[in-house]
Amino acid sequence: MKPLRVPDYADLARSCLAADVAGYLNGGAGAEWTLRANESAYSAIPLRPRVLTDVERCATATTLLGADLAAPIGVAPMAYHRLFHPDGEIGTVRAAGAAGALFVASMFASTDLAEIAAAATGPLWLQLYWLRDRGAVLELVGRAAEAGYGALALTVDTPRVARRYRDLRSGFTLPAHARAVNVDAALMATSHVAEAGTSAIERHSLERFDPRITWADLAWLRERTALPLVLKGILTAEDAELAVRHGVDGIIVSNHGGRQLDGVPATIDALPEVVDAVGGGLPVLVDGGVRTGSDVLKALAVGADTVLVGRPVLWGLAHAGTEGAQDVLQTLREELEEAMALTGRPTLAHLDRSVLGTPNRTPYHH
Ligand SMILES: Cc1cc2nc3c(=O)[nH]c(=O)nc-3n(C[C@H](O)[C@H](O)[C@H](O)COP(=O)(O)O)c2cc1C
Ligand SMILES: CCCCC(=O)C(=O)O
Repeated sequence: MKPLRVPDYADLARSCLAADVAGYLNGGAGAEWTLRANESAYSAIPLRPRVLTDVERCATATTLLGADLAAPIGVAPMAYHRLFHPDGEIGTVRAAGAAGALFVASMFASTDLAEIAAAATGPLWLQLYWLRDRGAVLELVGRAAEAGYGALALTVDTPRVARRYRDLRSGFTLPAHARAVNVDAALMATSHVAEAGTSAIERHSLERFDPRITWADLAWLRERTALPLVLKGILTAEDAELAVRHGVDGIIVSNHGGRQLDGVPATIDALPEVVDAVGGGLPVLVDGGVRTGSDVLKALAVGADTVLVGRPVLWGLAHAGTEGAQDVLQTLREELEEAMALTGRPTLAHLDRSVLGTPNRTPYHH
């Protein structure tokens, strides 16, 4: 069967990946309640279409931190794309460029940062985890600036990698062909060491991630780079206000795709309080559970400026390399354009909360 919808790629990816790799990709933390909530909360929101509004041309193009995008869609930072297909990050960054989407490279990308930048034809950001070894982080930031990355996204929901039971059961360990080549090999070594009944990436995070950082430490990073700083993993109005007060340049509302604290709300449900707290002063992005163009439209209607997509891009990559990842991004853009036409909202400025009905809650079932 030729894949047409994004979920078609989920099935195809599952059938071509080893069980432990598919478990790492698709799994979440704890009971995976938040993982399920991310998708089901979108499905629960009905749309309120308006008619007779001239929708011959529906314009999806936008800008984000000064960069042009064909649509308010981007690729969420995800580690180790070479785990899923030999095209790796070169495949996904080319796909993003061809689709006019933002690409956020992970600090744990399995391809050299400068090579990713050389293959990019659109806006490019770098995601960071704050390691105990600050020098290593700083060195990476310097190389990102030199290679032309446009912003840094500091992930703040991961003082350590959460217990992900699929990975514990499989004893998930990174194979030699998927290495975080942008970080000193000595700092990454334990993520390649197998120990039955444990997750190597969880053990590695306990060893290398710095859980002591606080809001006060952001100044240390800001003083050392001119790149805009975006915080990824904000879920409350309180933290959104603190982020604004600390002068960050953007916020990504994220629960890490249900891979970190299990029990937090679906991101589409956390988005309103963050958008309201920020009040339009800086861009608010959101990720988690976006599988259709209507999901993108719903997030924009709540007030997100751009929507990031995670697993679907890797499903496309796993099934058909660059082409599969590109098709996923293109499909989401086309479905967004259609959703704008059929809800009678021909511009992004028309996408406000009047598009959204009252959610039909049998809340977060399964
Ligand atoms: C395989 C995989 C690896 C990930 N690696 C990272 C990472 O290196 N840094 C990060 O901030 N988030 C990482 N994430 C989380 C994503 O950036 C994003 O928040 C999440 O995937 C969005 O949910 P979705 O997959 O439902 O679209 C990862 C997610 C997956 C599925
Ligand atoms: C640091 C762990 C690897 C990347 C990640 O964030 C994830 O798998 O969710």
